[in-house]
Amino acid sequence: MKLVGLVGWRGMVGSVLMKRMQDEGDFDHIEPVFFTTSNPGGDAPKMAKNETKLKSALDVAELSKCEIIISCQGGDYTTEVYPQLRAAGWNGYWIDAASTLRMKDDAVIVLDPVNLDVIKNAMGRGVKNFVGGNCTVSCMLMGLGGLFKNDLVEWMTSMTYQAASGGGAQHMRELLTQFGTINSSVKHLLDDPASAILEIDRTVLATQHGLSADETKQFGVPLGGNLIPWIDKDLGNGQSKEEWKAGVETNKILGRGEGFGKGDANKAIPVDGLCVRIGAMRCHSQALTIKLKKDVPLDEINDIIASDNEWVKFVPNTREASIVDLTPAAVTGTLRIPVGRVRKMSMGPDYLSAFTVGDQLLWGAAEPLRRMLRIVLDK
Ligand SMILES: NC(=O)C1=CN([C@@H]2O[C@H](COP(=O)(O)OP(=O)(O)OC[C@H]3O[C@@H](n4cnc5c(N)ncnc54)[C@H](OP(=O)(O)O)[C@@H]3O)[C@@H](O)[C@H]2O)C=CC1
Ligand SMILES: N[C@@H](CC(=O)OP(=O)(O)O)C(=O)O
Repeated sequence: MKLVGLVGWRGMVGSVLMKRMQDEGDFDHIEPVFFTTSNPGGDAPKMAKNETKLKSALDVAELSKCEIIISCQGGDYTTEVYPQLRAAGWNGYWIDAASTLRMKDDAVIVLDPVNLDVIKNAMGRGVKNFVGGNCTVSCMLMGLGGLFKNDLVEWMTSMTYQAASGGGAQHMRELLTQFGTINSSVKHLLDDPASAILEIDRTVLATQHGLSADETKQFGVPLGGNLIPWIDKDLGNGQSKEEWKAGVETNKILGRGEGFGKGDANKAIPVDGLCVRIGAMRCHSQALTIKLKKDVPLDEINDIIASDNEWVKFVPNTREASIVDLTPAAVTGTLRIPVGRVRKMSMGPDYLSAFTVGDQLLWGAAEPLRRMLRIVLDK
């Protein structure tokens, strides 16, 4: 059995990955070695077989013994350790959740239900670095992949509604703490049916403005009862880094754009939009405007979306179905990717709207890595 090093297994993304690997019986096919940055020599989790103690994730010699390493430890770890491993001559498979290596020429962004051909082709060329995509991009392509595969998309805008979990575990805690503080500030008024709603509203606003530095340490401003229209770094050209990823990662996953192929069929598809943080826990949602290359009847479009993969769920464009099935609360903890609100827009018959939701810790982070491990094991 192949020796597989697991780094970052106890973090938020890593824990979701471990659970999925247990659910799918992946540990039956590997000899796992668990690494840590904080507790070398400690006990490995119960999935361990022969190596029952944790090894140092900074020990290049120990890491080099693994044929495959999966890291959910984060970008700083990848930046520090990955080059040392390659410099030491390690030629194993590096499967990573961090964005560090995503856009490198010798790395492929993995989302196999969408780009198995790109992955297989790269493996054939000896590529050994496989990186999970940005959560928003992966969830979008799991839902809309059919339109891209059928080469129907001329351009697309994506307006996102991203959950607190995208920032990490502390951000989720902060959101809930803020909700708690806000609720406490008006509890006495809520308990009194005769209280004035505008007084409640004034108190909520004053509480939001008065949140302590501790209560806004992660987001910098209140997220509870609010939204934040900027995610990730400022690229200095008016675009956030999260918005930039939408275009470059979508095209790299699809194997399109400069450097990926030749001719019109491989031209990059413009994908751009606005990324917004909202007070959801771990599901990212996005509203999409799609300029189609031609006028395709709506029922055909619905079929293309619905039949693309086994996780996409087409939601009829009705009020009832949308408010029940097309929400973070409906999707959290599942691999379902519902796509709904699909209709032709008033701009013309080749303008399509859609709305999709995905669990950003599953399809957005852990699941593509888990599936990539199986692809390597099955090769
Ligand atoms: N959060 C997200 O939505 C996404 C994250 N990613 C990538 O995955 C990386 C990891 O993200 P995430 O899982 O959120 O990070 P976490 O902070 O949850 O975990 C990262 C590491 O922190 C250490 N750690 C310290 N304290 C704790 C604690 N109390 N509980 C658990 N672990 C702790 C662990 O390392 P050790 O065991 O060595 O001490 C752990 O592996 C990100 O940096 C990013 O590159 C990718 C897609 C989405
Ligand atoms: N930036 C994403 C989460 C994330 O980790 O993205 P990336 O893997 O591209 O750095 C968010 O905040 O929702």
